[in-house]
Amino acid sequence: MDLSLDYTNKSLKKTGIIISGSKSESNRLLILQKLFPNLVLENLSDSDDTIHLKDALTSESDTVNIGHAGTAMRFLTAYFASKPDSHIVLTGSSRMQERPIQILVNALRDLGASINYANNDGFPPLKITGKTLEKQKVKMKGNVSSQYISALLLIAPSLENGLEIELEGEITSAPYLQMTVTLLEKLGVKVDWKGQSIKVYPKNNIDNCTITVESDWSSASYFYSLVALSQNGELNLSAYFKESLQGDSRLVEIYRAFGVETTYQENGITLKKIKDFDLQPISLNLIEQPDIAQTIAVTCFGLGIACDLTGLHTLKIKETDRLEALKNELSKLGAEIFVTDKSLHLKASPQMNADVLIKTYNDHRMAMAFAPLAIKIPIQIQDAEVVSKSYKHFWRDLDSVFT
Ligand SMILES: O=C(O)C1=C[C@@H](OP(=O)(O)O)[C@@H](O)[C@H](O)C1
Ligand SMILES: C=C(OP(=O)(O)O)C(=O)O
Repeated sequence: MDLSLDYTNKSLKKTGIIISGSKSESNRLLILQKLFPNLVLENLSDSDDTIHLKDALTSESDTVNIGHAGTAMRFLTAYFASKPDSHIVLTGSSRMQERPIQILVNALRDLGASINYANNDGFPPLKITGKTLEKQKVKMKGNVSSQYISALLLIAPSLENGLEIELEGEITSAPYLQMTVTLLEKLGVKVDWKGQSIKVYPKNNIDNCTITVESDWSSASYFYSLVALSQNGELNLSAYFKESLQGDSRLVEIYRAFGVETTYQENGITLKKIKDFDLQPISLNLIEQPDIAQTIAVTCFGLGIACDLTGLHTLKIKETDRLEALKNELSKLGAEIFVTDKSLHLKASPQMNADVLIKTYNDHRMAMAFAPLAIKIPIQIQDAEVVSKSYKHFWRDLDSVFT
């Protein structure tokens, strides 16, 4: 379904949106709930990715298809490989079959797992025969995707002797690792993380425990962009807290530079556009916040300011090659943009082309990142339904903030 958006004659109303729980926290906690069944979870994400993971964990079928859900693919690989009675083929969408998984598979094999590639070496589908993993030390690259490391950390307390992971190279997307470690610690699992080494101690059971998932900060980014592009917009988003496990909460600091002031309320945040804000070109290293790169690039384009975004080497192996996709679609709108395999450079564009059809490449974040431009120019979003991967009610919520 293609969607035509035009909010050029509308203004933002002072209203509130309740965004569903963080996809990253939810996916970790659902795996941990299998290890510790007395864990109670509240405000879980209603995203397709989380539903895929949940369904996979209760599936009785010998083939599990997790669609486009990368985190679910990685976490379930480790989960099934360490569960002695499982015999499963784990597969996903055609894009998932192009997203590398060798680093994780090799680490699991080193620990004693039985995993074979059904089609192409290094990529899903995977044939997994679950086993008791007896080894307790493993080395792996830390500079390709943090998801491989989180996948091992999540099963680590269930291994007889726990697990020590030695990471090689510069650790990428580190806040996601910190999130995994903090959630383990919240459940009483002992973790020692020193530099390139993370050691998790074994744990068989936990005290009764309820965890309420904070709402998703990556989803909030699209509303930050909208407020930044508005004249004098103000919006309330819930449920967000000052102490967040999500690295994308850095939005508060980043969007301050685009004239958006965030204030914390009891159960959420208020975003407010600062009047007559003096905009400057921006340089940001997003190695810790890869998922908001698209939002930020489009905000800068909409504001007519230049940006240099670095630390983006993981973008090429996500739902699509996000650097190429951004270059293609921003160029159609009239941007002067240059990308390398790990950075994006945008010149200040004084004008933008209206009525452009934005391709979304099966990537939810392409659709949502470009949508806020509709406050400036009429725009069309191809295959708008892709948003459900992380944000089921995005279009409804977007429409609800305009008068
Ligand atoms: O662990 C997680 O929940 C995630 C880690 C990040 O991936 P990489 O570590 O591959 O950058 C991020 O992009 C993804 O959306 C979610
Ligand atoms: C990269 C993402 O997800 P995943 O890797 O879990 O598919 C994302 O949500 O932006």
